Amino acid sequence: MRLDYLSIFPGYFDVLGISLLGKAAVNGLVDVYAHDLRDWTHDRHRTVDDTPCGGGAGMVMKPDPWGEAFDEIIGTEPDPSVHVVFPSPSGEPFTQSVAHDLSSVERIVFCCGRYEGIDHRVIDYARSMWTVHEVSLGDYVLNGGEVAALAITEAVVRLVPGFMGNPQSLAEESFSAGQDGLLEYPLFTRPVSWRGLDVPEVLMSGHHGRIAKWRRDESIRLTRERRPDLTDSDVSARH
Ligand SMILES: N#Cc1c(-c2ccc3ccn(Cc4ccncc4)c3c2)n[nH]c1N
Repeated sequence: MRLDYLSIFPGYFDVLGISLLGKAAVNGLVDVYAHDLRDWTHDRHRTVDDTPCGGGAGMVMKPDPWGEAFDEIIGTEPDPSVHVVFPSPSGEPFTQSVAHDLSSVERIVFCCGRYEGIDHRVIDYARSMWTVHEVSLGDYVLNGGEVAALAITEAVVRLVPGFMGNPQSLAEESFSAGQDGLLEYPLFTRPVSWRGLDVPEVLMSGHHGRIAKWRRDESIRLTRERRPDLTDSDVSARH
């Protein structure tokens, strides 16, 4: 998997050389390339923004540098196998399902906007050439797309076959298909007693059936308490 990042702050992506992602890069599972959008400007100030047409506050990112960067980094021929991700506060929710879909893709280009956003024609052009995902991390405001691109990267790459040492752990996580869309149950490890707090006895019983039931019940309880939006009527009935 090749990952490209287009940003006026490419240094954000230096962190991708650390930890598991760094290991994946070493193992050849992922190749990471960060690009400074200003390298595709031609004025003395390396200008990437301008005032919004129609007025309004803030600045908008000019289309020209993006187009020239696309030409050099991706190419000038349409290729739907290339997935271009635009993090955006007005994007569709980024979910585990989207992460799973992207984990089988060979090439992802992250376009990290700043200011008030990117000239919409850039997104329209990208849609005419590649497979585009305009996604939002959640209902809160960031200053740009870089942090979102890092979060999306981690969510996607950890699902790439061969990345996680123990793929079984993926199946039991919150939001994984194996969890029926439920939140993950509470986790415990040794010591059994810690500052007056004990591990639930059932988890020390060695009775796998009771342990599985306790974990399921806890997942249902937590999901109903914290994320009623994740439990539809059918799921509630089953639970
Ligand atoms: N994904 C995602 C996001 C962003 C986000 C993403 C890209 C850009 C580019 C520029 N900005 C700043 C901005 C622009 C317009 N309105 C408010 C803030 C961004 C925010 N904010 N919150 C999320 N969940």
